[in-house]
Amino acid sequence: MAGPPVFLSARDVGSFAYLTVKDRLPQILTKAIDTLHRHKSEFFEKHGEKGLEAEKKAISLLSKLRNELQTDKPIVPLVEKFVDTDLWNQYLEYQQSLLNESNGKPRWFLSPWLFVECYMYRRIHEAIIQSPPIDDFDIFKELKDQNFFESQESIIALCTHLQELMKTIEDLDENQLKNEFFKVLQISLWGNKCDLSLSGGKTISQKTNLINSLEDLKPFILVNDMEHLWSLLSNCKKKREKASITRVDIVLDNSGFELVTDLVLADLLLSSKLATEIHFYGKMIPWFVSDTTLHDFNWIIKQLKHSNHKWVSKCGVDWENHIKMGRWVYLDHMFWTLPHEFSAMPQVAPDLYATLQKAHLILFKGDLNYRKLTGDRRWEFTIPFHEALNGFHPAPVCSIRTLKAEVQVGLQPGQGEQLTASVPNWLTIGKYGIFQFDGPL
Ligand SMILES: O=P(O)(O)OC[C@H]1O[C@](O)(CO)[C@@H](O)[C@@H]1O
Ligand SMILES: [Mn+2]
Repeated sequence: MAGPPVFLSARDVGSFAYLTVKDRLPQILTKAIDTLHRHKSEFFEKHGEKGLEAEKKAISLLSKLRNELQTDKPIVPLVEKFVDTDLWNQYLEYQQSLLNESNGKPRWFLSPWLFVECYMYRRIHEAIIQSPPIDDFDIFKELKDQNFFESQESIIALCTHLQELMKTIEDLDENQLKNEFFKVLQISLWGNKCDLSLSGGKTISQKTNLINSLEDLKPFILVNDMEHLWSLLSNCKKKREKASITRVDIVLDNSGFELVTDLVLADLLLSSKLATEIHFYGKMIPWFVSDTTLHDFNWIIKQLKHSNHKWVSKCGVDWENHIKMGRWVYLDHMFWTLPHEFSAMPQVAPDLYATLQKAHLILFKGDLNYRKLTGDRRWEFTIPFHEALNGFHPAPVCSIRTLKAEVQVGLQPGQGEQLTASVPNWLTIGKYGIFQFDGPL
């Protein structure tokens, strides 16, 4: 049997991977440098001269990184001790071993895109932790917060919708509940349009009320396994004994508006009793500009709680309560910010794999998670999702993702080709979405 296809890479001139490495990543680095500049006086106020020195150091490390990238220098090992440093350096050696025959070195425009893109964010983190006392500075924080503030209207609409629904949720019949479940699923899908790395760090917020647009957006859902999710969870609910649990795990993606949509989904899962417990997984370090860290998670819930709007604030209060009561659990693990595809999880992070195996369903939000699920390879569009997962089957999984990278599997014969003919950049513009499920029902 033939092995999996090759990784996407910037070596393919003109590909989306190439354009990302050539244009988008340097742009993100430039923005990061600019952010440090703009916080100069804040660092001074907080730490005095030492803060200024640290700012200079972090800037020079990031400028060096940008230069390495733009001149396609070899990827160098990480130097600063951190929990995942050894794993990163081992992975670099592994990438090196793949090139040994050709005597080459892993490089930005040669190595797998997934690897070099993750590596850039890990090096940004290294630059920060090498620059105490500003070593806990989240360089992307203000962008994430801005996205949240600019999406206020949509957030109000969403929280109001949820709280109105709560009033009658006990009285809904099966069909009505399914309908509501599908609505919040779609809201969470389209919430994934709002990531900030695709836009090179320019803010994209949700300004319109998504709930009113769901019908218009339906034709853009290319794979729609929502029915599978419903069957699985409604069966769990029917068969569940009094004391037993149904756990849904959500592997989070972006903070800001998208996170609110995910929390709305998580709340509906609990209040409809489709699930009894939710585990969230976020990132241990700032990642791909807008990804959620523990700090973002807590910050957003606090912001909602203190909102002047009664339904928004009610959401914040309820969600804090879910956390207090242990119905919602936030977990982070360094695996999510390693460069490995998910099929490597049993070897690299067996503890995390074992944790995921206890879930009844795992929802993977966003594009980067999809790239890691499928190994970020040049799969044919019609290859079954199950096959592209390459042995990663901890529990039933579902990817909820808008398309922002040139990888898509599990399409109908001809579907990909038709899309290419009508919308040449359909894979990368975030306009199309999927609910792609794999697992026994
Ligand atoms: O936040 P998401 O949905 O994972 O999207 C991030 C995506 O944006 C990009 O960073 C654009 O380069 C993709 O590499 C990545 O897959
Ligand atoms: Mn993201």
